[in-house]
Amino acid sequence: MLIFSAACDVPSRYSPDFTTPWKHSPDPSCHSTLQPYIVKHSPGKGLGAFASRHLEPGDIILQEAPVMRIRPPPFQDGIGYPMKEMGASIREAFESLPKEGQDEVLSLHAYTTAAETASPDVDELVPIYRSNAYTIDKEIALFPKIARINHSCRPNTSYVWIARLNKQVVYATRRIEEGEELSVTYIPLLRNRQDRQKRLDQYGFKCSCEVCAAEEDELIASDRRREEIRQVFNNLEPHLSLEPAESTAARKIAHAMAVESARLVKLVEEEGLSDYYDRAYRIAAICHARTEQWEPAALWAHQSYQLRMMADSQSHETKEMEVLTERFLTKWEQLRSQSKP
Ligand SMILES: C[S@@+](CC[C@H](N)C(=O)[O-])C[C@H]1O[C@@H](n2cnc3c(N)ncnc32)[C@H](O)[C@@H]1O
Repeated sequence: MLIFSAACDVPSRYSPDFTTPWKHSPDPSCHSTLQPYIVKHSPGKGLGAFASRHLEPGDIILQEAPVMRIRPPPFQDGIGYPMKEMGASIREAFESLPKEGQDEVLSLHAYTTAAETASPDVDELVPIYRSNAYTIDKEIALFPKIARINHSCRPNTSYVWIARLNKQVVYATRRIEEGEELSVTYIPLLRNRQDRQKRLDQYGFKCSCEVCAAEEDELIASDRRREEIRQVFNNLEPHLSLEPAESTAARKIAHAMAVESARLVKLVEEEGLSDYYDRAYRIAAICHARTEQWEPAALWAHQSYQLRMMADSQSHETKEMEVLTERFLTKWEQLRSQSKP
């Protein structure tokens, strides 16, 4: 069993900067023997990462710099990345690692596809990379510790790449009990189970998470919700605006969008897709602001802001929601003071 240390010297979600360790631990129960996760066998999944203590949403589980990063050759429709060229870049980055780094990379899980097995000139590093790497900006990077986290279609953690820190940060998005397995998603989640399974084929497993293993009627409801969520995102996001709706027709559309955005929040929450909460709250905030419903606009903006704070307190996205929250709160306060006798 491997035990990684990462707990007490990592700042909690309220730290102004992930690089600034807390002088005094925010959690008195957090001492050196209580690290946030351990790596151990996960039945049917190889190794996995498990919470070694209770975690709250926003708690940082680990932050890791990439051991390797490569810029992939252009993606070819219907083919994917040309493996031969990928292999050369991966090999080059690998050769520049010290011995321990190379050993760590070679110890990672590798799922070898039939095509890779059949092709003698595919470098052994390619399946390792494909099974474990994450996309960051325009590159593909390997984080050996994060690579131990298994997939779920309703994950309990999320991750964010923070370029200014050169680190990928993994944080809890739900309450996680001690002993519970940590999970992330490897794929976009707004697809039905069949499509998700197809996307997961490249990792060589059939997902049996709580969503995929649910009873038939629950599964149908989940597939329907995910499809609807995707459609509503697609319908609303391109038309978001804070410009006042002047004409009667524009006001009618704005009201319909506000109603639809509240439905979106409900669907995302019902489906427990915490990776998408922040996006849904932002849409609901903006749609309600457009119809001058300042109370829900301010509350949703604040919820989106809090989630963005968890991911990265200094990102442009967090700043955007901070500004919007203040603006909508001011409007709500003005409204309340006007209505006072
Ligand atoms: C990034 S690695 C995760 C860590 C890996 N389990 C290990 O032993 O190092 C991805 C591989 O883990 C396994 N895996 C991840 N999530 C899984 C799941 N939900 N069910 C079964 N296997 C899973 C698959 O073999 C997949 O190719």
